[in-house]
Amino acid sequence: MTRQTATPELRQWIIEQARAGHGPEAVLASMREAGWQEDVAIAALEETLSTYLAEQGREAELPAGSAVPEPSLEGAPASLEVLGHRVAVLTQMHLPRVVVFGGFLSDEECDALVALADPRLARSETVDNDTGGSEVNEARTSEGMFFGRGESELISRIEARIGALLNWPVENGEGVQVLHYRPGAEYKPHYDYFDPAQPGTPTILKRGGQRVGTLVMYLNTPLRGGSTTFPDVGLEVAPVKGNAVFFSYDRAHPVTRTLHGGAPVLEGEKWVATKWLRQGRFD
Ligand SMILES: O=C(O)CCC(=O)C(=O)O
Ligand SMILES: [Fe+2]
Repeated sequence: MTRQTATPELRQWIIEQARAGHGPEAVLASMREAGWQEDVAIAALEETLSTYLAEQGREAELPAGSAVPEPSLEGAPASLEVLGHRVAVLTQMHLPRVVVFGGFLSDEECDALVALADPRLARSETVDNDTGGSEVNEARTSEGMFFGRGESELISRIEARIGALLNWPVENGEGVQVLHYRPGAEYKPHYDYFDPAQPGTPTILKRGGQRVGTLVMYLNTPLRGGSTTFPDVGLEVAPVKGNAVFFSYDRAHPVTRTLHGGAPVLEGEKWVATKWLRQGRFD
């Protein structure tokens, strides 16, 4: 008698039987009646069901996915006209969801943001996950400040452009943050969403819900270093003045593969403006 091997069709049939509520005994009996050798049938049953249940379990443990900002890239346009400003679509990736834009800000807009932010800089603080307040963080050796949403014509114009490009309400955005990295400064890999396991997170989420998207705008071009890196997928986005990298995360979970950081600046300085987008109104 020749040895049988389980086929993909057999595995599919086993999963269908399990879904229909038939117990393993009944499924095994049917397989034997259909002419499958008992040991092959048992091995196929065990292997198929354990894989299937593990996958189901992983799905079940995941938080539900949320709507996310997303540019209109149907038809693969080379560039988009956004409120009278032409933005190039340079690179995109689907998991993590990343899109790199060229010419999102003009040189004048970049220079104006740096000039306005410079006198207002302080050592960067990140949200304290325990209290929901803010704290100085060793992982982020840059200096930073926040502009109030809509605080000037320039800020409003940029915020309106972000909203139109990413199809997301301006009211759901946090204020634009400017970060300044000197040589050697970096922002170690992190997720931008708030960690659901941290005690301070429920307090943070009362105002606007989770972060679901980030746009990092490059305000200058460092001489060397300072890429925005996505270590899970080996992606490095070069910081080029006026360009911007967008990424979204539909749940506060590493399956989004949105771990990212600012690589150390090796020569020169790096200035970025970051816009974080929330699920709901951030008032
Ligand atoms: O500086 C960068 O390239 C990344 C900045 C960043 O991750 C952030 O502002 O959340
Ligand atoms: Fe970040």
